[in-house]
Amino acid sequence: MTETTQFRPRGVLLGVNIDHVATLRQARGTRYPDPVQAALLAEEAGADGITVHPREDRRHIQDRDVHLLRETLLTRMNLEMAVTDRMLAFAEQVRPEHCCFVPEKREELTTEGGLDVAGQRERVADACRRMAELGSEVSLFIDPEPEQIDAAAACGAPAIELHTGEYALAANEQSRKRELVRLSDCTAYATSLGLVVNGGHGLHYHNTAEVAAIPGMNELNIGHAIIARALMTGLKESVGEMRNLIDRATRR
Ligand SMILES: CC(=O)[C@@H](O)[C@H](O)COP(=O)(O)O
Ligand SMILES: NCC(=O)COP(=O)(O)O
Repeated sequence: MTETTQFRPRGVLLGVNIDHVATLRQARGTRYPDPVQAALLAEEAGADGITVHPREDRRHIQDRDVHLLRETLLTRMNLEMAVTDRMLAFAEQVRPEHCCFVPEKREELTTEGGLDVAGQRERVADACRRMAELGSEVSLFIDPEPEQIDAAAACGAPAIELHTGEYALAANEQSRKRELVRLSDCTAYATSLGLVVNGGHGLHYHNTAEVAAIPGMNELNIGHAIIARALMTGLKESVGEMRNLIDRATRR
């Protein structure tokens, strides 16, 4: 574990999820764009940690990425993973500073709901123990529901990550506000039980500020919107570079 692990330097921490860089690479089977390079840039820009989610089908992040990140990250790794023997054995090799147990369905486009901790307490408690023995801080990615929070505390997890997907996808202002209150109430409840509360999924440039302002929120993990925005903010420069390259090559 690095000396930076327990260092919580400012209000709400930002974990940058770089899975979506790997999605672009895997779509073509190229060597670029490299999520490891993206992680280092994210750290330079102020990320407090890097999140990766090697899915069972390895549709984006590959084992190679995780091992290289382990060697190169200067902040900390948050390894999101399904609660399976295979992933636990992988995590034991990697020894991430943080790991977050998430539900996983092979056919889903993205993580659809939180982990049902209440429905599988023993299994989750065992997995929490295994990771705690490595010195890895465990969080459980759960829906904002008191029953799941109670179960997370009972499993001995020191932290939870509240799934913000319902909030992010709210169809109208009324349901968005309702979801925000739910997140806020659940953060207050979980912190009252001594849990560290993180949040993430579907957060973007128009909906993050209110979640960040929830009292007691420790960290937000954000990926898709950041990588999507990087595409737009960097496009002019990358087209310009290609324009110059062609102009130089064809100058008569
Ligand atoms: C658990 C979670 O919210 C993230 O891991 C997110 O799911 C990453 O993106 P994908 O769902 O595209 O794998
Ligand atoms: N745990 C949530 C996460 O890592 C990022 O999710 P998203 O911003 O890519 O939807």
